Amino acid sequence: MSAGQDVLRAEGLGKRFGGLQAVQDVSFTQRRGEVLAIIGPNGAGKTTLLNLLSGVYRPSAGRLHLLEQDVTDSPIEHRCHLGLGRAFQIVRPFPDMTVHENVTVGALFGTPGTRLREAREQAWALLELTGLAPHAEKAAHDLTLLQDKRLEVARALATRPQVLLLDEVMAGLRPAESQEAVGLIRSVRDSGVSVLFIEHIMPVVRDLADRVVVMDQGRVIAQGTYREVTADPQVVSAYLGTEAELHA
Ligand SMILES: Nc1ncnc2c1ncn2[C@@H]1O[C@H](COP(=O)(O)OP(=O)(O)OP(=O)(O)O)[C@@H](O)[C@H]1O
Repeated sequence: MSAGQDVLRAEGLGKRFGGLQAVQDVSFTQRRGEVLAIIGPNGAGKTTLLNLLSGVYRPSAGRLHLLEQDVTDSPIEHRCHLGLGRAFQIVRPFPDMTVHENVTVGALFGTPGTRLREAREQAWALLELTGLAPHAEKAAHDLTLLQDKRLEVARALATRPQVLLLDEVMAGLRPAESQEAVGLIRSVRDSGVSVLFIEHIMPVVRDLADRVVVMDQGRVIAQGTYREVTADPQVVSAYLGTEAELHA
């Protein structure tokens, strides 16, 4: 695929839980190399959308293309092998294994046929990229919250994704730590991975996102640059009365 093509393309995605339409008619594209933020007030449907993208849920309507392939009905593993990675808000490493071992496991299972030596070398490179190299031999349960998040990103990258989905990785971090996490995501982008992230912290969205998709009540209400969407009256009104500060 040449540079500039879409890595993700959602067309009219919908997800219904019984009588509740959690996601409705969501369409957007993500270009290769782009950092795309999904924002919106609580209950807007962001996590459900991420679950549709990663394959945790099948959509009730619409189509999804990943790297120009229709993956609407594909299971998680198939999307992972095509090039989709995901890091979770709740960090789940193997607690008694070392940091290096945790990433090695990701590399071994993320790409079938990877040899142990190759996986160990790849893990070292990812620990360098994510700033975890000095902690490689620590047990995962001894890491700080920020280091845990670095580890989760390293493990997701070990599956060699072309697109990485991040679900509120900044949650629980102090402001100075969020700035470090912003640096981490920039490093991931600079390594050639397209990043799609859900985030509540607006300064982080402003600093990171090339483009922002705003959801409210399951629908996309605006798309554009951070500046464009935060000036949109519909977006301002969706955030009125919420705890999130729209203008950082
Ligand atoms: N598995 C489920 N079963 C039933 N309803 C669900 C399920 N998951 C989400 N919902 C509902 O769908 C709507 C959208 O939820 P979702 O978690 O996607 O929103 P969100 O934008 O991620 O919210 P937040 O910012 O609070 O995490 C909510 O009304 C939620 O209660």
